[in-house]
Amino acid sequence: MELEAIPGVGAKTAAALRELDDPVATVESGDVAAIARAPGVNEARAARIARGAIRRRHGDDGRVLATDRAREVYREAIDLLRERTVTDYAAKRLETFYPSGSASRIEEAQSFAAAATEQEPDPAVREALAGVEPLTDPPTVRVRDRCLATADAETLARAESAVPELSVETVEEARDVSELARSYATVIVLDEAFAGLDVEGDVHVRPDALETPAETVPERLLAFFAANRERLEAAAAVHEAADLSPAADLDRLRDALARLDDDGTVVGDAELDRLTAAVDDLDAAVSTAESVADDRLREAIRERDVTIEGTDFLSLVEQGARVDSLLDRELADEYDEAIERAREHLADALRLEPGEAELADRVFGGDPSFPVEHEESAVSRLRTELSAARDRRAARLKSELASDLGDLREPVETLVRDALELDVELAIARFARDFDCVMPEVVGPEGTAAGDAKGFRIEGGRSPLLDVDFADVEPIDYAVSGATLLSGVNSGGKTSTLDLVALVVVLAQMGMPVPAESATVERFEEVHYYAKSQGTLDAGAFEATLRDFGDLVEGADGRLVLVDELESITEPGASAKIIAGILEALDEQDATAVFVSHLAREIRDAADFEVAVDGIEAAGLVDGELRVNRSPKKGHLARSTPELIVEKLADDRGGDFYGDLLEKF
Ligand SMILES: Nc1ncnc2c1ncn2[C@@H]1O[C@H](COP(=O)(O)OP(=O)(O)OP(=O)(O)O)[C@@H](O)[C@H]1O
Repeated sequence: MELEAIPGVGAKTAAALRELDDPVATVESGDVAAIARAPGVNEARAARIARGAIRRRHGDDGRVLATDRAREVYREAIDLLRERTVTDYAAKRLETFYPSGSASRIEEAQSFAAAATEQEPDPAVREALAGVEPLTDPPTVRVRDRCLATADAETLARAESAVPELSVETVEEARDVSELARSYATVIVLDEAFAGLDVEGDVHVRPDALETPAETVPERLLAFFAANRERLEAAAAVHEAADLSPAADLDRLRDALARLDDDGTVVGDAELDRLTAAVDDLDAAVSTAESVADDRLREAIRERDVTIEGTDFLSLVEQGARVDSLLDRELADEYDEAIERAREHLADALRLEPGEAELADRVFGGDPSFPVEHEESAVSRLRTELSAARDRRAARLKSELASDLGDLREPVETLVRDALELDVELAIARFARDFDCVMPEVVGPEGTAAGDAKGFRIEGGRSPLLDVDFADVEPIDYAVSGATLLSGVNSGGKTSTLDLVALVVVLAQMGMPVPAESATVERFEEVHYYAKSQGTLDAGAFEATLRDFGDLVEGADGRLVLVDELESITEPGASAKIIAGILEALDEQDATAVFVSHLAREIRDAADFEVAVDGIEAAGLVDGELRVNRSPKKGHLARSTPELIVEKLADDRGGDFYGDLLEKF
């Protein structure tokens, strides 16, 4: 597939997406976080791209949300879902659900949502989810003690891009390699031609080095796992709390992470700790060992009577000869013992192994002296040996750990993704529970066996968008097919009914559960919802609105048109005629339409066809308050609020005036 074939993806975005490992599969996966790894693509854009890919796959031209108010209702629906996520990922991922006109897309989303609603929202899972984020790629670590070498320019370019962590050096012949081996602890030669090379130093000929990065640069994997430690631990905790089967072995993962320090080095190895401490403490230990020997000698000298021959004494006095020469002769045993003590101290303090201790022995034992002096070259040799052993150990541990982690690299991607996807599912599950939702039936225009596919039918619908607590929302039953007027008393719930219908249709076509006891909706191609206009329009705005409706009635099939009090755009007489005309045109088109209006009677009179009128009926006035039956009554022109009040006055007060007035209604 060409990336540019995705709606909304131009040449620039396609170029950015091509930087991803497997651009097409990533875009098709709907994994918003993975798509957002493309340079310059943020998560909101990634969600749009994922949506575009879904639309392309289902041949869906995405026209369902046809007006501002329809788009607003979608936003409100998405917000209700997003509020129930824990992770940013899930919030963004939910944006890939959109009201679709494609049966296959709705079916696909419905099966995801249906499985999601089976999930049990559990506070422990929610808590664990708080730490989960998409895995991050840490910045490239520079490794300075190792290099790659090749004689081939093409291999050099390939190596530089495949292993940016290491320097890549050009070599012509064995001598160049041997020179490199003097500057780098390890040299990896990439050319087969150098096989069998015999040079001093840690030199390997590995033509496959670029294909096995875990071996070549274990630091990369270690840095990746170190940077993602918390996310991985959180994802593991999510799997345990939710009893999900993990894509990666969690014990192995935890064990590997426990061996890894935050800076990507290996911890918890006693031998490495010993060698590191030995190198670090070497100078201090040598100096303490000297003191130990000096103390020992001082004590011995203090306790001994030393006899000096006259010639010695003379030479001491005349030539300023050092007293050290006497040590050898007179205090040889004591001196040896002191040196032995110094050696023992050094070996103990640095916890040296026998081989190393042999080297350490050479630090003391040169010409006798007091105070005792160490042999600097022996210290330096010991330091070199210990450092090399430490580095070898560290490198071995790194590659062992990297090889353990290498097996986990792919599975942890799935582990984290599964945890994040669970958050998406749990948000849908919570939404469904919080609003007592049901999975609606979405039927094609071709109809059901029962033949009632047109329009919508909602039973026990309760809108979560109302300004009252959800617990206090009264359930509504409402079904419409064809063009209908909805009449009713003031504040009876007409606008709220339109909102409910729009929300149920939008959610249903997103493939989501809807807040109702049961619902069947036609799969609409377009949803046109017009909110109540704020007062009478001036001539220009009125003309523009009329043109909107002109376009609307000329359009295609499969439309749901919801209009709230269109009459307020102009004076009542004209409004009634205009609305009647629009309804007529919509009726001819077989569109489903609900027009809320206080002019239902006038519109019906002005229309050339039998307009269906439904009504939200007031059961009456109780203590000055309207008692309303919120479910619209089919085929019923509801009495208006003024009519109800006149009726009440006629009943209460009697007399001709109110009676006559009542008759005018
Ligand atoms: N199903 C319901 N359950 C509980 N309360 C509701 C319900 N429907 C509407 N209401 C309450 O009634 C108020 C008025 O509803 P709404 O604005 O939909 O009425 P309306 O008939 O469109 O009014 P108007 O004729 O003034 O435009 C809402 O703000 C809400 O508080």
